[in-house]
Amino acid sequence: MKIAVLAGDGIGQEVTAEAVRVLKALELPSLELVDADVGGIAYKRHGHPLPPETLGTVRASDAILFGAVGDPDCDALERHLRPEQAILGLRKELGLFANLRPATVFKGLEDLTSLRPDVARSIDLLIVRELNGDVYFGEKGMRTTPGGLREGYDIMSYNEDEVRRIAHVGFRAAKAKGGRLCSVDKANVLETSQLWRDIVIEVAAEYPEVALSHMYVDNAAMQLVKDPGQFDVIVTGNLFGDILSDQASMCVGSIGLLASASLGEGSFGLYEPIHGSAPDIAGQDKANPMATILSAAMMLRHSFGEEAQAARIEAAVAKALANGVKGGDLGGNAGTREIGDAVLDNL
Ligand SMILES: NC(=O)c1ccc[n+]([C@@H]2O[C@H](COP(=O)([O-])OP(=O)(O)OC[C@H]3O[C@@H](n4cnc5c(N)ncnc54)[C@H](O)[C@@H]3O)[C@@H](O)[C@H]2O)c1
Ligand SMILES: CC(C)[C@H](C(=O)O)[C@@H](O)C(=O)O
Ligand SMILES: [Mg+2]
Repeated sequence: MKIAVLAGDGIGQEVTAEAVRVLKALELPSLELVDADVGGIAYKRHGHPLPPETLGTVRASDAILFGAVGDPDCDALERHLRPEQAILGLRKELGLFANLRPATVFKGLEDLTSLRPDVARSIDLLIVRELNGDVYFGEKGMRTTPGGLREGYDIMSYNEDEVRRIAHVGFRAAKAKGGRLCSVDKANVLETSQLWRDIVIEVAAEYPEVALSHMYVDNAAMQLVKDPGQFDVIVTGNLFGDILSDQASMCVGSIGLLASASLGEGSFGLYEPIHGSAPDIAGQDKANPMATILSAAMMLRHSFGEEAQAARIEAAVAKALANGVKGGDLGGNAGTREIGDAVLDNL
């Protein structure tokens, strides 16, 4: 069980430290943790946000525990040197095309979400976000129009194989969870989305037990706050999934609660909170580490088959919350370390 720990920038350092404490407390006999630099901190130390040494460490590991990358000091760098390229590079380089982002309301938080309690209570959804394609990885650049104006462009595309493989992940997830799959696209406007929809319909023939629906992304954003209980699993592209998952986080209370798993074909995976480096609260012991701790639980489940240990971590987080341990993101005053302590106490 060799885990590369890539804490990264800002609160990435703080939240990853708590997840590591929780992993160590489980006393798993084969646990081996190896730290490596990533993001802005890696750029400052090695001249690149994803140095070869880090890629080497990652390739020699069974899974990655990732914090966050992003540093305002680096926002003016050429794009290929910016911290965010590290996480995009890892996802692409390692073929991690399926991003699972579960959103569930923990007991005791029903009154603390951005929704009415009766609406929030119904949420138990999984966003399956495609992670290797879309406008993120198409040709991009700056050019000058014939009229002399600067013009930025980013090409959005998906090929049918890319859609097919993520559709299968979505259908399999829906089969295991509630039976409803909602595919979110923008097929009324985008050719990329038309292909997406056609392929999802094709794949549906292999999953007669799953009830498939389609929704345009603008409506999905609205439905997610109107009636989130209607969703078991949402499958969508890279950009729409990015946006909808941040939105879903506030439907369950805080972005500090949403974990994720990024998976490819085998058992290797990258596990990270969905949030970023939060420069506004970095270094102040204010970040909620629960999303990262829950990501470590997803790692034990998906990469190592340690279901009981994963459930143990999830139960400890649930108990800590039920006992009223809340950070500023949930209207409380518990610090990062204190939240980590509370999870450890409840393991
Ligand atoms: N996967 C990643 O590494 C990742 C994800 C998102 C953003 N980013 C990067 O992070 C930087 C900041 O981006 P942003 O501000 O748009 O998004 P962000 O997720 O870092 O923060 C958004 C807001 O949520 C709060 N927040 C986030 N995580 C929290 C936590 N665990 N506990 C309490 N509050 C929390 C922040 O304080 C901030 O107010 C940027 O450089 C961005 O590119 C990285
Ligand atoms: C930092 C950024 C590249 C990343 C994304 O857009 O995928 C982030 O927002 C996320 O959700 O993991
Ligand atoms: Mg995001």
